[in-house]
Amino acid sequence: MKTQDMNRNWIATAETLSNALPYLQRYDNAIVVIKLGGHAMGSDEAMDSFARDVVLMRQVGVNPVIVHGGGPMINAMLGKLGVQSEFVDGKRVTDKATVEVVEMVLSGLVNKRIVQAVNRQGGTAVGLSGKDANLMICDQTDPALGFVGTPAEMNPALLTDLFAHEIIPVIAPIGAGRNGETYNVNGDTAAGAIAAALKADRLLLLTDVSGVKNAEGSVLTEMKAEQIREMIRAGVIAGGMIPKTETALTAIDGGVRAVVILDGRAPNAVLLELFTEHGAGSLIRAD
Ligand SMILES: Nc1ncnc2c1ncn2[C@@H]1O[C@H](COP(=O)(O)OP(=O)(O)O)[C@@H](O)[C@H]1O
Ligand SMILES: CC(=O)N[C@@H](CCC(=O)OP(=O)(O)O)C(=O)O
Repeated sequence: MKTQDMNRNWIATAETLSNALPYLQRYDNAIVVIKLGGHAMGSDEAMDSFARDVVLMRQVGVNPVIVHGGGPMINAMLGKLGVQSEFVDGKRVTDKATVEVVEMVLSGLVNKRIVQAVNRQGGTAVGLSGKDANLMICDQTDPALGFVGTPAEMNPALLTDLFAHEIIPVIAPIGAGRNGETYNVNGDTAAGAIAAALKADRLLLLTDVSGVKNAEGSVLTEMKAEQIREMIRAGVIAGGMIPKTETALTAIDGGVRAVVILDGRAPNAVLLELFTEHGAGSLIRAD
């Protein structure tokens, strides 16, 4: 690279850092819940890059909370074990044998992969599920779905204690039933319930598309609640995007300031969203 080009690069980098100041101030001590979907968990390099961004957030005074999914990893394990499963409106019909595999994969393999990635970048992550400290007590969503849970009672005090020690919670979306049952909770639903219980400043739903698309396939950068309801009715929002957008609406009703649905595979997606003027994805706020 020519000396002139190198100088230009340095100046641009310094400018980016300097321009980040108002955002760093805005998010100082803010609570940011990040939902990492199974489809957004790519290669080990992408995971390391995500972990690095989260450690940076912690370093500059944000309280990040990671809530993860892992649908594709559950599918892979069910496939190996020869267990079939089907989805109804983005939720897995979960019988007794399936919920055991779901807990094993989410609280074990997926949770520990993320915890280890964060710790390798110099952060201190602790892995939990909704069972720990009664964080997420659930009721059955619908008997037809089996052991699928809807968060009914949240106890987020442990998370606040972890923030005080600069520890990053990494949470698997497994709920505790009132009679000892284990519930499979959609990752987006769990992230929304945790964000609402914490009255989070931001809920970032990371997925594998650049945002919510309209019927023509263009990403909508800002959306209102009524527009989302209409798009679900019309079938423009379908599959896994249904629980995601419904989560955004309930999270906002529950006191979360804003929700962003964005592409978690884009490099440094969360940093761009929080610390630059280049907000990414679809932003959903109260009407
Ligand atoms: N209107 C829409 N805009 C964007 N994606 C949509 C829409 N309707 C359905 N989808 C689908 O939703 C998927 C995201 O949900 P899901 O696969 O459950 O993601 P994750 O595993 O990241 O939680 C997208 O990959 C896309 O196929
Ligand atoms: C009830 C229900 O559907 N639970 C999900 C939990 C994992 C999840 O939500 O994973 P993603 O975020 O990767 O989609 C499931 O069994 O697949």
